[in-house]
Amino acid sequence: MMLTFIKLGGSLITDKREPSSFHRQIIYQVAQEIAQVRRTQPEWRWLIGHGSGSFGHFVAKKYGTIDGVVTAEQWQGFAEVSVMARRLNHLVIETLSEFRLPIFSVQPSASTLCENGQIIHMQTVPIVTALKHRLIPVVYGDVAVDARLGGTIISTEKIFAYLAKELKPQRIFLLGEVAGIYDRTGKIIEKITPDNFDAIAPELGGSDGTDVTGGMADKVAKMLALIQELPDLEVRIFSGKVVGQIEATLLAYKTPGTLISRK
Ligand SMILES: Nc1ncnc2c1ncn2[C@@H]1O[C@H](COP(=O)(O)OP(=O)(O)OP(=O)(O)O)[C@@H](O)[C@H]1O
Ligand SMILES: C=C(C)CCOP(=O)(O)O
Repeated sequence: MMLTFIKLGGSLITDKREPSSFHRQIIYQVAQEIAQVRRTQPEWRWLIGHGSGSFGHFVAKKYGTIDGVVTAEQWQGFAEVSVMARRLNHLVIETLSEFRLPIFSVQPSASTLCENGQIIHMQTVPIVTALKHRLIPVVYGDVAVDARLGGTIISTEKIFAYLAKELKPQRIFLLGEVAGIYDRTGKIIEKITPDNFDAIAPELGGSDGTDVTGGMADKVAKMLALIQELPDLEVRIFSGKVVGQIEATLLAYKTPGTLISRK
């Protein structure tokens, strides 16, 4: 059974240079394309994640939440980040639901425990049950309690990596504002594998906007580590802005952007 994880990047659904900006139109387009594929492939399963974009990252940066939460002021910041992350989630799920997608919103911070920034536990029974009944769980970049740091930030990629080990999706699509991963001449790199990663690493930077989770460099590092454990997994990074491209890629008519794979 085909299971696809799709991340709607914060760079796609918000403007990471402008606090609390929301690109509703993009969610409409993505929802329409997923709904279309669901009609032709009713057996396929989906898990959607979304980044925090211009909602969580600004506040998280102000309080340095990802590096740990100790003082009362930092815990206040932790709470504020969680509210911002939830606020964007609310906008996303309300918009997706308008297309009658059976959305099941999952708040990652409610059931996740980290240790030194790594997720060591997340409750997955509700997600597995939802998938069994053809619902579409929606997770998002969030705060999390941490046994060593007090609290931290968990990116959507971190959540995907944890869930992928249990749910074994065939594909992870990371949609952003960029067409894929560019080399220094501005050309899209078609494929990144463990063999060519060292040569490509210097091309990978942080985000152009406000960001605390490491931008493109961290995204690629996390996904490369994941495919070492799940060798059949296909990870693709491409633009969510091109009308029709998500649908065409889901149906394998197109192979846009950058593929991250074992070979
Ligand atoms: N070589 C590169 N090719 C393409 N984009 C790059 C590259 N190096 C750095 N970037 C930046 O990384 C960004 C993608 O990382 P970012 O974390 O902002 O994405 P996102 O997942 O959409 O956001 P969020 O973390 O808010 O969900 C791009 O929009 C671009 O600004
Ligand atoms: C900043 C917060 C709250 C989460 C970051 O998750 P990401 O946007 O997926 O990197």
